[in-house]
Amino acid sequence: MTNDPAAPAASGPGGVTPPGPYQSVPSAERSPRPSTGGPVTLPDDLVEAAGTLFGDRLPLAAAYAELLATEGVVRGLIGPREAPRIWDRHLLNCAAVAELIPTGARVVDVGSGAGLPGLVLAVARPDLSVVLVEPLARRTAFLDEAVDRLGLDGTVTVQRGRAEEFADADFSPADVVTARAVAPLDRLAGWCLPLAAVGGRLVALKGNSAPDEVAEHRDAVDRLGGGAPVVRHCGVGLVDPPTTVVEIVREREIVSARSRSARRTAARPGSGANAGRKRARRG
Ligand SMILES: C[S@@+](CC[C@H](N)C(=O)[O-])C[C@H]1O[C@@H](n2cnc3c(N)ncnc32)[C@H](O)[C@@H]1O
Repeated sequence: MTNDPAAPAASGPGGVTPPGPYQSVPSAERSPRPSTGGPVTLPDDLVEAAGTLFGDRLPLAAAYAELLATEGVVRGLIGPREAPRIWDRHLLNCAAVAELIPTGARVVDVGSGAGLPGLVLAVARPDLSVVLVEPLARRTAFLDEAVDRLGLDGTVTVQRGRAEEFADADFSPADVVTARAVAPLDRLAGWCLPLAAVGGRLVALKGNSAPDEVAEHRDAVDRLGGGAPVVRHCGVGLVDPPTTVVEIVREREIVSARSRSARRTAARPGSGANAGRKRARRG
């Protein structure tokens, strides 16, 4: 397991314990052992950052942390070793990115997995409208339940499918597209920029690989209609380490051959992207 929060989390089996009450624990007492799905605690040294990032939504964040550490572990969405570090590696790491998102923005989170960062942003920022895009049925089932249990159905919707399936359909463009640990920057830009409005942005949580990825994929991003990728650090002085992201503005629309063909198909009566999308989501 890497220490880079933007790297994919390992998953594995575990037992279940009903969520316990929200509480903090001295950092010295934090268990280094993998969790088998028990109550999760907010370490003392993270209380201030969590309070700043979540404000009066901290109890809701704690409820989501419990859900990840219990159901998320049991259902293999979060590795058992992640449970003791859910607050720092996952919730705070993701919530720090909220500082880049304008008030009232429409956010599309691509490859949400167990809801990272999309659900965290929805918890921290009730002003946002958030769409979670995730192709795997097991994960969207968890996301649907999490949205329901956290009472976020007014601001969060779950869409099952691959990001590229939504690009050509009647999908409302996003102000910000987020993604963490989903794909290398060139592929990610190809999937995510078409989901953003022109002038909107991709915010990719990339961790330590950010500068190298920018250097490697700058030209590909340009060909995809993106501006120069910028590496930013979020939560400086609040989370340790700060969350490293690559931000790319969608500067222009690139209409691919695939898009042109999908638009022609969609224009024909009784066919089109919606029909295809419904088929793709089934099963
Ligand atoms: C390593 S997981 C990361 C999950 C979450 N973002 C996190 O940080 O914990 C990658 C996720 O991306 C999803 N994914 C892979 N390809 C995708 C695509 N083309 N469109 C949308 N999601 C995709 C996978 O199903 C998986 O849930």
